[in-house]
Amino acid sequence: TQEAATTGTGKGSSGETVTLQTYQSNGTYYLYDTSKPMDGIIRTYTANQGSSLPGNYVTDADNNFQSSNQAAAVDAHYFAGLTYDYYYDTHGRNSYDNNGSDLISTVHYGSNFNNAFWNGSQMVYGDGDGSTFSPLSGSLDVVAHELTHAVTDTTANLVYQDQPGALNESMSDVFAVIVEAENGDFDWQLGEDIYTPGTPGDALRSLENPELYDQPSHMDDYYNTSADNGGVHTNSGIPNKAFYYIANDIGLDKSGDIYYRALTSYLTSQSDFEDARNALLQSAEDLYGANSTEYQAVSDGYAAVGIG
Ligand SMILES: Cc1cc(C(=O)NCC(F)(F)F)no1
Ligand SMILES: [Ca+2]
Ligand SMILES: [Zn+2]
Repeated sequence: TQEAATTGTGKGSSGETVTLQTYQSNGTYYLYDTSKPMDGIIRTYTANQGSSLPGNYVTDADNNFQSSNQAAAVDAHYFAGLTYDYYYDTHGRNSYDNNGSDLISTVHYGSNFNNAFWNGSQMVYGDGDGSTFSPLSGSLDVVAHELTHAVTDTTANLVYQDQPGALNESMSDVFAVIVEAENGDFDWQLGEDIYTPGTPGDALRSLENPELYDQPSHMDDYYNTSADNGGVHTNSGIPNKAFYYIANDIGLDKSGDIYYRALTSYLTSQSDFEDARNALLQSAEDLYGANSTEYQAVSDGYAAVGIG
């Protein structure tokens, strides 16, 4: 058989054409990217509206993935590559586990499935119902959000419950904002490109103004509930707002270095919001010193949301 790494093109859900790293075997082209360092391989599949994973490879006959039913896969593949690049280029992390594990994504999961998730081994994206969501891989921040769950699970391993769970969610939103900004698309919103296609300008969450989407942004408004693993997608508004203050103070790059160090060196599975403040302060001290403006920014940001 003849096999080779190839470079193709594809059209994502935004209608833009992107360059894709593909693989050719016996005249068929696969969404299979072998171009990453230390053989980080990115592989993208379709579940064809089923729920068995990973499903079938997404293939094309001429290496130009431009049909409408390929758009979600093009986005998932391309955005996974951008997120891989962020963690490798900025933090020297080789894939989500820093061990070069393959990045596997499956699109067209389920029927009208209004969500995306990391299942412990791979990313999974629904198509949405066309009203609440359009295909969820269509937003770089969503892809970076899900892949950051994998980074969290292989480092701090924050339990997905109550405050550790809200912190887990917040870390995914924080790096989602940073990865989008690194790719020239800075905003404080999460999921704006795929949320309610019929309503421009809204999003799933806002880090600048969590209240816009019914999230608290201060400990006084912590939401005690048993639903949603103790409100992990609600209470994440509090550490999200703290990040907003910190990044506004010292910028996204320094904030990203402080957050990455806290996530990978100090936080553990049961860390709560107070532990996060301490981990971020320690990281800021390690990187910039205890009397630095960066250290002060972390202290101020957490104080502003009622922590510390
Ligand atoms: C409520 C609720 C929100 C989410 C959520 O954030 N999903 C991940 C995303 F990437 F699709 F946004 N899941 O349940
Ligand atoms: Ca966004
Ligand atoms: Zn999440």
